[in-house]
Amino acid sequence: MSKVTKIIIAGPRGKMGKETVQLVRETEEFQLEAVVDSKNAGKMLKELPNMPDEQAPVYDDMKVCLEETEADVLIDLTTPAAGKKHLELALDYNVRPVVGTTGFSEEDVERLRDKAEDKEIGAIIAPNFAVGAILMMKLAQMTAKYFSDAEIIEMHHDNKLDAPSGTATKTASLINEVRPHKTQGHPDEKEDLDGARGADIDGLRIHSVRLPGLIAHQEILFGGSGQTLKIRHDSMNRQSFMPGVKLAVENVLSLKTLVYGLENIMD
Ligand SMILES: NC(=O)c1ccc[n+]([C@@H]2O[C@H](COP(=O)([O-])OP(=O)(O)OC[C@H]3O[C@@H](n4cnc5c(N)ncnc54)[C@H](O)[C@@H]3O)[C@@H](O)[C@H]2O)c1
Ligand SMILES: O=C(O)C1=N[C@H](C(=O)O)CCC1
Repeated sequence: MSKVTKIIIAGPRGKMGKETVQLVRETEEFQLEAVVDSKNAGKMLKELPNMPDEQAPVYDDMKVCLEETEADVLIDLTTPAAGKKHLELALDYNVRPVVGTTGFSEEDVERLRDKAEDKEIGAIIAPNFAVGAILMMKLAQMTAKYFSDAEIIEMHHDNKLDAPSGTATKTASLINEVRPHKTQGHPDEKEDLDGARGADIDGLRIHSVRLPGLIAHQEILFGGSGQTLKIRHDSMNRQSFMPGVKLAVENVLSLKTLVYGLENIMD
């Protein structure tokens, strides 16, 4: 019989949290140990409105939850500020973090990787759990070897707190790894209106769109002499992220470092 993985979910009432509670419930080898919410401490998950019939205790303090429960993995789907604190605490308690929460800087990732390696336990930060989005990023990196001029347009729902998206910054760093350093656009261009040319990551421009009706979408536009190429991914619902969440939980158990991006654990 395969071992059961005991899981804490932070943010269970959120859009991603709800889907993830469902994923854990329907996966035989996963067990929901507890949840960490911004309120409702002392209740059981099933007592909260619109939650499934699940006996997991609700905490509103990650430290107390980690002290009082015995979990293998923390899945965090909260906010940039809470996610950073939760990841750090999980490592302190030897619980392996799988973090979908976005808003981590490169410095955050480096610092947390050092900590995971000191503790010799695995951690995963995945700016995008959708397998199609990972392929989009890999294709963009492959394309950038041949088309060094690119701009990223990311489009998300208007409840998103961070901009640019984690996927866009990750895509930009993958592209910048393979193209010669360059500043996008005319060397003498100037913005008559601040922000007109978008955000700048090492010369690569990112444009962030926020609209009701959207979920998570991204295009990378490449331009070459006399031709353009567009790579696009669309998440139509949050179920699109669940196979990636499952893959991350299964893989984090055998890692001894922090992995940033699911492309590093996909064959
Ligand atoms: N990696 C991916 O594939 C992926 C996909 C979708 C969303 N996201 C990211 O996941 C995060 C959550 O997204 P969402 O759309 O579910 O947001 P949401 O606003 O619907 O849910 C966030 C939840 O976190 C809870 N929360 C806030 N602070 C908390 C704290 N300190 N402790 C416990 N719970 C807390 C809120 O009460 C809320 O229920 C965001 O950072 C988003 O960018 C990542
Ligand atoms: O906030 C969201 O919703 C999403 N954020 C991710 C990002 O910042 O890249 C991608 C998936 C959806």
